[in-house]
Amino acid sequence: MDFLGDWLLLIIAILLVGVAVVVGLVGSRRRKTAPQRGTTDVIAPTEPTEAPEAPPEAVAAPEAPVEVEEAPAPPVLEKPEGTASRLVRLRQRLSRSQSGLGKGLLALLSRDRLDEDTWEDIEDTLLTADVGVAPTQELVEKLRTRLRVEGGGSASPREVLREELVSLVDPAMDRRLGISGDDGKPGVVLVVGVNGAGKTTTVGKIGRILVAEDRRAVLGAADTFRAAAVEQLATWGERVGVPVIRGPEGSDPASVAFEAVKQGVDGSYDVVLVDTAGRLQNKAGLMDELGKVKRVIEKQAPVTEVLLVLDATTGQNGMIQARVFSEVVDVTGIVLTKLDGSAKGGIVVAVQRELGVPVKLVGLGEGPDDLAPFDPEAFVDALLG
Ligand SMILES: Nc1nc2c(ncn2[C@@H]2O[C@H](COP(=O)(O)OP(=O)(O)OP(=O)(O)O)[C@@H](O)[C@H]2O)c(=O)[nH]1
Repeated sequence: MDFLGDWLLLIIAILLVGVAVVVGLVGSRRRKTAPQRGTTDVIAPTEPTEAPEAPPEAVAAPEAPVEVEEAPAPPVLEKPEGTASRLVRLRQRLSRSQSGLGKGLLALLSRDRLDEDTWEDIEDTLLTADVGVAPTQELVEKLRTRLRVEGGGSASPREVLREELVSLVDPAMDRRLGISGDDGKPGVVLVVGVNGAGKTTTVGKIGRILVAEDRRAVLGAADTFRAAAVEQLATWGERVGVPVIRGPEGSDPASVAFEAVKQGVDGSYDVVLVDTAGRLQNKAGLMDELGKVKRVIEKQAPVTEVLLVLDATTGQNGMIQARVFSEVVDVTGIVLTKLDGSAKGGIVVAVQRELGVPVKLVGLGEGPDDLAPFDPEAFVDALLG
């Protein structure tokens, strides 16, 4: 028994020593790890005392993975507005902004007596609407003659005015966009104009019209001068699934234009639209830049259209810009933007006269589909309300 009792005591003693050793070890580990956790905030995110001290960025951080997870989802492409509904909508908008001019003229022409004062008022109305001096005098002469000869006859003042306005806007000009290339090459449209005129917006809007017409387009963001313009164009393209070729900020616009047209040729696209920078710091600089862009493009495919974008609200300033650009590059068509924000639709006549080039498109709002082909008869009807 004594022998057994000794063994029992020995085993209990060993167990007690073992437990003491284990407890001692765990305790020392805890003491070692605790200071480490306390020294670094990042690896102690659950430490209750540290949470309130976290900077605002750290609070926002948990949201980041959600955004990352959402990113790979394919973008939902927008469907550009169909041509028919767009044109109906934009004609109404054109009428809203321009009918003041037509109504003013009609009220004057409908007076019982067309005396000299009235003709002067008619002239002033036309000049105020930016029609320009020579076209105004021409129109007044024609109206005087016709209303004197036909006055009170079969044609009403409204009919006479309509006919003369349509003839002033010149329906014979070819207003089709040169978007078709030869020999299987894409059409190449170079879009020029001063910054802020609505160039980038116009390129984006034309891109959407092409998508609506089932044409494959590629956009070249050669306005490398302003990073925001490149981003802006990229967004226009992304929304409708049109590729946008871009270079780093400040890169050579000609190299971006070259890449865009190369992509257009290699990928058998229908049209390449090239946005350009419109710095008017001096004519020689502009000429160098646009000349180089054009030369480089034409190593691959001819430029089929050069569109000059003009802000309709800038009046005489716009005319000066138009002149400079037309001296620098061979403009083949004009886009008049912001006609929705100007009652001075007469600029259509003035700029066509000045450059001998037709207005082909008009911008009628900031909405993505607010661009319409210019139709002389529809325009005059909008003027007359
Ligand atoms: N109301 C109205 N605004 C327009 C029209 N076209 C363009 N805009 C606005 O004009 C502003 C300038 O347009 P942009 O396309 O950025 O002009 P830009 O000539 O490309 O200038 P950069 O981007 O600097 O090269 C933007 O706020 C457009 O939304 C239009 O037809 N009507």
